[in-house]
Amino acid sequence: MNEQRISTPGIARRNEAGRGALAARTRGAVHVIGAGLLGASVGLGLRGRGVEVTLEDLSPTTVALAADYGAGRVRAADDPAPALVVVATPPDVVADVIERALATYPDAVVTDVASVKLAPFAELTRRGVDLTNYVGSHPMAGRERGGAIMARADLFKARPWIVCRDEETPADALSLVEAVALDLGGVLMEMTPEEHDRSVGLVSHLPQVVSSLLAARLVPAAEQAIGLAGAGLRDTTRIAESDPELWVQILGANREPVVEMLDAFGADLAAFADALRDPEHAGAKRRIADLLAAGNRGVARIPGKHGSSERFAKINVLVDDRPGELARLLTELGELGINMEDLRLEHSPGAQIGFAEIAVLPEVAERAVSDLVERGWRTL
Ligand SMILES: NC(=O)c1ccc[n+]([C@@H]2O[C@H](COP(=O)([O-])OP(=O)(O)OC[C@H]3O[C@@H](n4cnc5c(N)ncnc54)[C@H](O)[C@@H]3O)[C@@H](O)[C@H]2O)c1
Ligand SMILES: O=C(O)C(=O)C[C@]1(C(=O)O)C=C[C@@H](O)C=C1
Repeated sequence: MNEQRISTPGIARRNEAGRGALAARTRGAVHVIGAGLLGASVGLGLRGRGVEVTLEDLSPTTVALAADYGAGRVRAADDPAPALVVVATPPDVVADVIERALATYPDAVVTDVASVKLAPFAELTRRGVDLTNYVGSHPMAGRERGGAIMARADLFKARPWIVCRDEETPADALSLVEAVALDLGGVLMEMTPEEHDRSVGLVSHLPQVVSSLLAARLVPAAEQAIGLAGAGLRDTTRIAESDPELWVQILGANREPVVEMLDAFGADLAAFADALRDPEHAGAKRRIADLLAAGNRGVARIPGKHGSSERFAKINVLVDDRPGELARLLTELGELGINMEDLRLEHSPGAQIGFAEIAVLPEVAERAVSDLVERGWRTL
């Protein structure tokens, strides 16, 4: 497998997330197996670029829904073979589906979008499958809920899209997978499966466990306490809504790095609790402050949250606490042709006003503010 190559200059040149509509780079038809959240989002995005997309799913309802939403058409038995197959099934069947796709379409390139890369690769290698035409990948984009109805054409926009290849990967196979990632607005990165799994263990799998366990503390809590919940709790528990079945698979397939990180996290929690137990003990306050300050340094490193690496600009709009006001704001943004990349609402119980923090591409932020002000909205 290759050395880690994250955003090499060549890749940086090819990363064009956020640019305007371009002709599709993807050449030939794409067949998506697994038409849920990821598969249907790939289909929607590629259809939007004029790429021919066919769909397949174990569930006839899911595939019909994905087709109805515009993610492609259901594959017919006499359709010509696709140029690329995208496997977007749950991780525990991904190796089986990749093996079948490679056998069914021997001239096609096959990729997958599973959240773990090493386990399927190791399983396919163990089975002796010829992996020349296989290029594993993983878009770092998703939602708490799966299913075709949750799909979004812009799901992958400006998000990292990791590609795992080795020295034997043919250049044209690699460039086809990269073309799809770029057409969907992804930001290409290359990693080995080992590097990928360790990295996502830290930035995706550990946060999932922490968020879920934190939210689980709320189950026995008194209604009165829950009623006070604000943005802090919402920020730290959003992903606790994720599908347990999918995450049992992801965590099980990446257990080694995740268990190691959970052990280290558990030690941090214990150290914190020890210091807090006796804050008057010499050095205890400093230990507490040091751990909190380390959190400040960690959060500052997250791309798109703070500082110069910010991907999106944030605009803050005051929203009166009246029924329909937020819907009116979102409708007007649509009318102004401003694409909302993210939305965060701040609202205190009892207050007559809240504010919406809207993330937009930096190049449209100034126009968004002036157009909204012109329409009578108050921005901060
Ligand atoms: N959900 C996320 O946030 C996210 C983000 C990035 C990557 N992924 C990865 O994407 C993949 C799909 O996740 P999702 O969230 O779209 O799940 P999903 O449940 O929305 O969709 C998966 C679909 O695969 C279908 N399926 C299952 N077995 C199949 C088979 N053998 N043949 C054909 N279809 C089959 C299911 O019927 C379902 O419609 C997973 O491997 C996951 O790790 C998920
Ligand atoms: O935004 C979310 O809902 C996600 O959790 C997406 C997320 C992530 O952790 O970043 C979750 C799992 C996937 O493998 C990739 C992306």
